[in-house]
Amino acid sequence: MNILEEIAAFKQTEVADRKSLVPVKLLEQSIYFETQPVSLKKYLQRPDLSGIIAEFKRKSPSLGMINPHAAVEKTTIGYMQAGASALSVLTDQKYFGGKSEDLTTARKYNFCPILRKDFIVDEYQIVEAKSIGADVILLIAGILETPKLNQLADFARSLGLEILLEVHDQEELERTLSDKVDVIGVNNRNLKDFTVSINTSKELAALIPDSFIKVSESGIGQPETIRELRQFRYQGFLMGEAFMKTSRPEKACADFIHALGQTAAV
Ligand SMILES: O=C(O)c1ccccc1NCC(=O)[C@H](O)[C@H](O)COP(=O)(O)O
Repeated sequence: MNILEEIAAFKQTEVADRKSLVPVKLLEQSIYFETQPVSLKKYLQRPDLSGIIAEFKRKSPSLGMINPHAAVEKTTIGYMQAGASALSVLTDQKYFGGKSEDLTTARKYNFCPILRKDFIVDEYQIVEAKSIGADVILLIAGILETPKLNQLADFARSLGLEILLEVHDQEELERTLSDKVDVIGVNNRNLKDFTVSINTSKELAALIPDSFIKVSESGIGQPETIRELRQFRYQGFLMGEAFMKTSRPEKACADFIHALGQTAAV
């Protein structure tokens, strides 16, 4: 069993536990059920922003502990002030050290699109995502059969949420690509052995129709890489480690965007 399969199996039991503790009816009472989500698709097309989706992640299976001390409020506000286009907040506790409250905190202080970064296998997690103030959910082709993925995408859309579909190879892309999803993310990290190759994004780029916004995910640490990926028509760049492994992730993000040649928003 690879790490992705292990996480997906764990999520099934975690969701079953949470369903019995917090009924859907209670989640639906959240104030965020009344609010209009902010569009990731639109923000990634804004020329005044960098295209960077800046991630808050404390630890990961590939790196172990990354940054146990970073504060969500300071980091996410700093990311947005630096000129990031959107935020990604890990809410998985066991493997990434996150929690739902991290996203709620980020939501409280930021008006940008926020991705709930988790491993969604059940509609319940989509209701949760909405209830904590997320605008976008991640659906990972590698852990979902195509009919289930389509079902989850339809459900997310019915709640007004956007969908970032994550693929890692041609097979996953071809079987899941549909107008049910808003943005296509190509993960450069092979989750079977954790190797990272930007070539994955480059190779799949031509297979993704221009009607979709393309995001390159993982392993980006140099402005030059983003310049290169833009040549392949990528408009979004999901970055976590490069910022979070420093003592001041928000400063690392500002320095990176400055080096990219983009003026910071403030
Ligand atoms: O990062 C991991 O080790 C990992 C392991 C298993 C499943 C997912 C994993 N990462 C999730 C991500 O997609 C990254 O956090 C995201 O793309 C940012 O990547 P990076 O800039 O390399 O932190």
